[in-house]
Amino acid sequence: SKKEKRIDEKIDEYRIKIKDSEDLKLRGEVFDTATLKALYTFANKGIIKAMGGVVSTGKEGNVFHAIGAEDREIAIKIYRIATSDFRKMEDYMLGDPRFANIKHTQKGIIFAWTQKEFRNLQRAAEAGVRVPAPIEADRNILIMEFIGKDGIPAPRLRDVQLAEPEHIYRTIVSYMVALYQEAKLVHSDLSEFNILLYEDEPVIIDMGQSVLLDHPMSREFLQRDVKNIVRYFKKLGVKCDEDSLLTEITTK
Ligand SMILES: N#C/C(=C\c1ccncc1)C(=O)NCc1ccccc1
Repeated sequence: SKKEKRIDEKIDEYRIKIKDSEDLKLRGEVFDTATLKALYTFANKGIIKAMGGVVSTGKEGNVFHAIGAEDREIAIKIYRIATSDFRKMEDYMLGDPRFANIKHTQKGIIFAWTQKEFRNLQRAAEAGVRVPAPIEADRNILIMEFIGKDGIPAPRLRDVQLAEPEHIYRTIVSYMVALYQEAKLVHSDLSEFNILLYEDEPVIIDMGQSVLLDHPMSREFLQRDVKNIVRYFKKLGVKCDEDSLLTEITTK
């Protein structure tokens, strides 16, 4: 059909771009040799069929569009090893039994962080929270469902005009309740920056910093998430307040 044709064209277009590592370097991407090797391993396993361009850049790294198995659009998040924030990342892993004996080197922290984001996405999805479905993680590379269409990522909440703010608010609240009560997680960086609007529904992203309820700072992180969400929706005329939202999330 037309759609398949477009995907095939995309794959050919991308493949022309990366027939070998020289091309990726030519594109001035932040790939060190080991990351490149990991990407080619994913390609040989058919997990990545063709790499696309950058759809999002953070100080911690880049997110690329790509075509994966069954010609599905995927997102490839690659954390920069040399990121300056790896000390801050350590604070989020404090007291998390899942990361008790990691190497406290920059690379060790980044690799553990990538695994943490993958597992947090799995837990969130299992609890019924709409997140990009996690696919694979290796070293500093996280592969997940692409939230968008034909290489165009869905916009962040902060960049859209909501038709029904009340409905979006209620949906996000239901996800915060499920994260806390089912997944036993606090997002810890929730705001209009980390919620995409796709097909008129919210999708929560960026769960690398999410912590388990028994993390020493989980209550403060939850209060900050609640504050961000109430601030944003109050401005849109939604009736909401921090205390009621905090109670709704934490009460069984
Ligand atoms: N996940 C994710 C993101 C987008 C995305 C879009 C479409 N589908 C899936 C994910 C994203 O921009 N995260 C911010 C970020 C954090 C760290 C490094 C780079 C970028």
